[in-house]
Amino acid sequence: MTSEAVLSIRDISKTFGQRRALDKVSLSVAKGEMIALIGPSGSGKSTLLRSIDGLQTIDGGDGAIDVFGGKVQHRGRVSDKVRDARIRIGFIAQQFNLVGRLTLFSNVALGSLGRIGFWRGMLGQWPAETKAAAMQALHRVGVSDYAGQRANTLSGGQQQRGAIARALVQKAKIILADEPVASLDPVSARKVMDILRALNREDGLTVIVTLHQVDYALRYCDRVVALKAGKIVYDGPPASLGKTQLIEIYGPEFEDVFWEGAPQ
Ligand SMILES: Nc1ncnc2c1ncn2[C@@H]1O[C@H](COP(=O)(O)OP(=O)(O)OP(=O)(O)O)[C@@H](O)[C@H]1O
Repeated sequence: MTSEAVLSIRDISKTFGQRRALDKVSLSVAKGEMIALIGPSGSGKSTLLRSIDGLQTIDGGDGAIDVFGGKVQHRGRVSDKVRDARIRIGFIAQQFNLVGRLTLFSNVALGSLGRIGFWRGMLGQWPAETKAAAMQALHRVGVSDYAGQRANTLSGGQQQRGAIARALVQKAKIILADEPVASLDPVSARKVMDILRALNREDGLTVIVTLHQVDYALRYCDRVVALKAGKIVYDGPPASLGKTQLIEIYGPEFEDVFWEGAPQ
């Protein structure tokens, strides 16, 4: 792991029954990178992201995942120090994962639970500092007008922005976003991608985002990592991802993974 690497994945595999979801994957991520994780359905993208957060155990063997130099998992076991790593990781899921009956504000304030203690948070006794951080985060992602509205009455795009605000309150240094725009219309999707890009460029957050829309990967990310059948088959800049590589990753129907037109 180099001094500025924030994430190191070494030789990890994951098997479900007979199926190899990840097959000897190694990846080093430097602070401040914005990486698109692409690949066909079932290629292992979610399994990789969930493994980085310690939500999914990897197979035994020598495989290891470190975040900020601390172990997340090794030899098929999640580290007992995983909370130290997890507090620096904001996980954004396709289905937003907000508590529907709580206000947007409370959902965002919940990002502080790891720091202020579970019960205090559950009772809604937010310290002034958390309240200020939650409002600031809601402003940052452009949904502060909806702070008092119940989460389940908000649009998908508003909820997803709330989920990002929650990661900001958590003071996450790495954002793992698992298909964050898959359930959104193109306008809301672009807004969410713009926010992730701004947090990367302006706040120096490291972002890894899985995407089905390859045009978004090309437009928003500096590095593209492609998985196919659990193996990394491309790792490089978007500019070098040409038609030949796309056919290798997705097959001859690669145009289907572009929302707004494939390269010729
Ligand atoms: N809990 C599980 N039990 C059994 N098989 C699983 C489980 N989770 C994932 N898999 C299998 O592992 C493989 C990789 O799945 P994964 O969800 O990581 O792919 P993906 O690239 O994220 O797919 P998609 O783009 O469709 O979300 C698939 O074959 C999937 O069926």
